[in-house]
Amino acid sequence: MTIRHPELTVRPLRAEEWESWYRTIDVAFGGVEEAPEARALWRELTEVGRSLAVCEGGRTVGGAGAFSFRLAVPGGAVVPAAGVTMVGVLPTHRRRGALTALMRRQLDDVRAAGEPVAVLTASEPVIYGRFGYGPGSRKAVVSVLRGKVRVHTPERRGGLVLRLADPVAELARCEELYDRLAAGRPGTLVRRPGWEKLPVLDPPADRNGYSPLQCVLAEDPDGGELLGYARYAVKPEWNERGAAGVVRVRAVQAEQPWVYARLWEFLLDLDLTERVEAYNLPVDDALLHLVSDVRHLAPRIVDGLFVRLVDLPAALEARGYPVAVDVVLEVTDAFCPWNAGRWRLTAVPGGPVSCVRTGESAELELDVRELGAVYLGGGSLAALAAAGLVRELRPGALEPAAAAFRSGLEPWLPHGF
Ligand SMILES: CC(=O)SCCNC(=O)CCNC(=O)[C@H](O)C(C)(C)COP(=O)(O)OP(=O)(O)OC[C@H]1O[C@@H](n2cnc3c(N)ncnc32)[C@H](O)[C@@H]1OP(=O)(O)O
Repeated sequence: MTIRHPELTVRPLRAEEWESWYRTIDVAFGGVEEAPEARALWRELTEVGRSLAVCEGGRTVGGAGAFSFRLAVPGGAVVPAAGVTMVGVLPTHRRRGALTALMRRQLDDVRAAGEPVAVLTASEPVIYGRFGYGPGSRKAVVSVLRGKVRVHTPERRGGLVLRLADPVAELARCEELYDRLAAGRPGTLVRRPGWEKLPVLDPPADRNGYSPLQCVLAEDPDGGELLGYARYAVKPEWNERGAAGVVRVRAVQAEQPWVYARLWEFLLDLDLTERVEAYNLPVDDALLHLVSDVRHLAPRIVDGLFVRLVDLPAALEARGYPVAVDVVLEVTDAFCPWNAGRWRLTAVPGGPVSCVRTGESAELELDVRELGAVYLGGGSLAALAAAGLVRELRPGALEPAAAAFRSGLEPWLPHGF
């Protein structure tokens, strides 16, 4: 767990070092410089006070950052969460324990700050399991052959006007809607000031032939209340059959099912396009149920947010459970041993939750990584048991516990960080 190269040290970043520190992370990711607009935003969002540098002599050779997020969890609560980010070590300094030392320092800092969980999106999922992170949410990637599907529109509940608008000019209204929806979907991050710029970040250098970001608003014809919005870009393409443009969907949000359906109907009905692609939808997104033939979405499931319980009892007490649970868990946690041991979790829906140390016989045995994997209500303890990752020590204990950890909606992270 220590740096295997004595010249390397981990220490907090100093504000004046940001440029060279960030360049080091760029180089760790391959060396391509980000567009200036993206770099400026990440500079603004970096929390220097919680960023770490790996140094050799006076030189930065690696680093890691953390954002102070608030994360929606099952039951509707929002918990403080460290958003681990900008992790990188120069190719000349790898496999000497620098990442391990960064993770050690960072998780100790997160614990001291009182954040019960840490979360991240992984460049490679293989990296973070050893540090106790489990895959807590997933996302669906779809590529729709739009000529092959129809959208079923649920019964309309009123009038609706679709209006094209400037995504930046309409940002505040769209963010209000996003905020209203956030707590209802575990895994969503409540956006702190400054983060609203991320979903409309659109550097010309990153467009790759796509149009500037476009925004369509769904408004109530009487009074103009915003009922939903979609952001997308279009790439015109032509082949021997004619127009074959591609629509890339970045966000679709609406509170009411019929408004959501109408927005997708719009996106799937743009002239001169052949395909509609979305790279990040909830795995239970309504679109999968709205289309006449789901096969023509070619849905693919990939990992989303990785979750690490840093303060196990505080984390488990912060979320809700849809059915009553009373279970004794034997937890292993090699990297954060303060979580290891036997815990009794008791909860009733909508009522108090308690997670305390106990000397009673353990009923389920698992690693903290598996608790991270089910913390947001996705996945299933039963499925993990089938993979041998959860062991049922008392026959009959698994199924009710698995049901208690589930959430109604699948967890989903709407944007990266
Ligand atoms: C949240 C985010 O920011 S994700 C971004 C992560 N960064 C990147 O992918 C950028 C490119 N990669 C890198 O910069 C580095 O290779 C890092 C940060 C992933 C790893 O840094 P290192 O200092 O080499 O890791 P460290 O030496 O501490 O390795 C710890 C263990 O993880 C293993 N490991 C580290 N990286 C990888 C990897 N990419 N694939 C497989 N195993 C890995 C090591 O083999 C080692 O295993 P061991 O304990 O059994 O010997």
